[in-house]
Amino acid sequence: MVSDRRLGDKCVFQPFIVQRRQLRTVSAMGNKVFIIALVVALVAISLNNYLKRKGETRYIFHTEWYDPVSATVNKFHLSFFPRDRSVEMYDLRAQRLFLKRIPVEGVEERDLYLGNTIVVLSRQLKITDYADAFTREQITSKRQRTFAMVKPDAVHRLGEIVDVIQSRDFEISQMKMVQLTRLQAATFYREHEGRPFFESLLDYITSGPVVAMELITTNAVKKWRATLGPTDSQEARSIAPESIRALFGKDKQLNAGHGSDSDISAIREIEFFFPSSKINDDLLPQTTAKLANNTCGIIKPHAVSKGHIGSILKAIKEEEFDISALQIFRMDKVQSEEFLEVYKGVVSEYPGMVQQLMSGPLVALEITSGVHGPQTPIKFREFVGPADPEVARELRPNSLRARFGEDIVKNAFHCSDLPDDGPLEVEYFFKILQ
Ligand SMILES: Nc1ncnc2c1ncn2[C@@H]1O[C@H](COP(=O)(O)OP(=O)(O)OP(=O)(O)O)[C@@H](O)[C@H]1O
Repeated sequence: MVSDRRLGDKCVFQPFIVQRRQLRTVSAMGNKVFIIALVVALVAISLNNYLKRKGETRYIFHTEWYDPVSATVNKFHLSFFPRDRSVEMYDLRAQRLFLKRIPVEGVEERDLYLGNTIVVLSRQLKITDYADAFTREQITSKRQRTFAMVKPDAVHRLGEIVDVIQSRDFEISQMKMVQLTRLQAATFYREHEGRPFFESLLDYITSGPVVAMELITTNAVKKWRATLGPTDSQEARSIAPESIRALFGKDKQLNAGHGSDSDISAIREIEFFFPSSKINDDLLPQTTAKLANNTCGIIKPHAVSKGHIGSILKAIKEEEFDISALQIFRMDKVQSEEFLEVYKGVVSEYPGMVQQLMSGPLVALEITSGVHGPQTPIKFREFVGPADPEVARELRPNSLRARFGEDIVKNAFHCSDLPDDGPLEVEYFFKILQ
């Protein structure tokens, strides 16, 4: 039976078996081809990645992280890869890799400059230096600093001027509203001493608050001078009609803005208004904060990085609130927790709120009366809108949060809850953190 079947098999199934063998051979060959193709593809991909990585840009910085738990400063080399915005960290003390290369949300190439603080995995890292010549050369050529000042005649148009600044790709890394004394003005403008307009220049520049700024962009000094336009606003209107002096200046003296004329003056002027170490003398321009009859507002970091500063300042002015003090701050975790302490255990978003506040530069504002008199804190709170931007868009579509908020944490603007909180919060920024 068996042999019959074999015989039978041979006879009956021979073509089928041959066909199957052929198919097997073909399929085996197919498998081999497939495996070879797969190996070739994988090799090509890795080679491509290797070549890409080999030639890819990598910036390296010295950074410091203050660990509040152990009260120690930890030093890292931080590498940033612009191709995929990933980050790698090397612990300099332990001499080992601390963080393997991973993409990090919220860190952009434009955040990488000396003195700035970036947040990587909830750690605030201060950039203290460039770690190699390539990074120094690349970053400094792309990110030059200059000093800009909005003069007293144009401070009431600050929102519009900031809009121009942001729309022309300047980053505002520092900003402070100050009242200059005559001594400070004379020191700042000392190269004009003896010129016929010197005394009237001092009268003008001390006649009200000015807003000092550090701007960063490619060729910042030259670009900001071009954005300002010629000294004489009348001339600016005829030859540079889109310039700041053409748009906001009056004449040769009341010309809306100032800009450093060289790299060297930029460094001197930035240091004059934003000293790198704490000084406490007559030459340090002081904040204009009144510290009374006020309420506090904060343009949150996400709204700052989205370029909303100008629009928010304009909106506040359109509602006839006065901005009597303004300053950019960078808060660390301890400060953010301290400032938001009253929300701890009260709102579930507290941890997110702390993270948001410490995630980048914020603009703190002191808001005073305007036309609203003693009702200012309440009216201002209404104008800021409900905490959740979705609700705000339904109930108060004109409010700041409806217009600029993204979600309940990234809701664009913080405002004092109760009239009694206002002066305390203003004091926190404009007295304690000064
Ligand atoms: N002839 C003048 N009469 C009155 N004020 C003048 C005159 N020339 C200059 N000023 C004032 O002094 C400021 C400094 O003069 P400067 O010549 O340095 O002009 P600038 O470099 O265009 O301006 P800034 O230094 O403020 O950016 C001018 O911005 C202007 O406010």
